[in-house]
Amino acid sequence: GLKLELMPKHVAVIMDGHRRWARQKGLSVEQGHRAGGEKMKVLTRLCNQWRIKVLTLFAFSTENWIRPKEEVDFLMELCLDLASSQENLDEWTRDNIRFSFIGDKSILSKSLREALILREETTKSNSGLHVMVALNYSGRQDILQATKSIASKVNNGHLAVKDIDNNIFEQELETHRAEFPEPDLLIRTSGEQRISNFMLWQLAYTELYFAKKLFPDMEQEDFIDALKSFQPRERRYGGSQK
Ligand SMILES: CC(C)CCOP(=O)(O)OP(=O)(O)O
Ligand SMILES: [Mg+2]
Repeated sequence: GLKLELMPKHVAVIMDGHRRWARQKGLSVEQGHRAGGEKMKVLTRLCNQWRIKVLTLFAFSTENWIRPKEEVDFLMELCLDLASSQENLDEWTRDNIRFSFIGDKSILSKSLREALILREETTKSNSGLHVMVALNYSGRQDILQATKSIASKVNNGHLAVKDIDNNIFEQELETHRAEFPEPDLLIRTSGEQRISNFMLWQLAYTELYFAKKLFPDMEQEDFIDALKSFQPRERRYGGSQK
C-alpha cells in the first residue's frame, strides 16, 4: 500500500485526452472537457486526503488558443464557472484548500481574470492542499518573464549579476508562491509522453509517470498506481556516483 511518509509534496498533472474520450463515447468535445473538469475535482479531493501539499493542474496552454473558437470559449466558460462557483468555494473553504493560478492572465476576459484573482484572495490563507491551475501557461514564457524581471533589477542597480543564483531566479517564476514549487511527480494521461512546454525550470528533477488512460477515465486506483510507481523510486538529483 501507500506510505504516507513517502507521499510526494508536489504533484503536477497534465490532464490530457478529453476530446478522444468524448469521441470514443459519441459525446461532444464540450462534454469531454466537462468530464475532465469533474475529474479534476475528484483528484483535488484525493490529493487533499493524501496530505499532498501542492497540486498543479495544466488546464490550458498558450498553444491551446489555436483550437476552434467555440472550444476555447467553452473552456474559458468552464474555468469561469469553476472559479466563481459558491458551492465550490464553500467546499474548498471547508476542506481548507488554497487556490492560485499561474499563466498570463492579461489576455483572459476581465470577468475570468477577476474571478480567478478573487478566488486566490479568498483562499490564500488556507493551509491545506494548494491547487495551482496553469491557465494560458507556458514554461518558456515563465522563464522569459523571470529573466526580464531580473535583467531590470540589474539595470536599476537592485541586483548584482554575480548574485544571480537558482534561489534568486526561482523567486521570479510564477510558481514562487507555492511552498514546494518543484513537482516531485508529474503525471501525464492519455498515453502522450511529452512535457508540452509545461513548467520547464521546475521539472528539472521531477519523476515522470505516463498513464495510458484518458484523463476523464482516471479513477482513484489509477492515481494510486502513479503514487505506487513514485514511492519506491530513489531520487538521485543527478548526484550519487553509482
Ligand atoms: C485543454 C486540455 C486540458 C484538454 C486536454 O484534452 P485534449 O483537449 O487535448 O483532448 P485530446 O488530447 O484527446 O485531443
Ligand atoms: Mg491533448
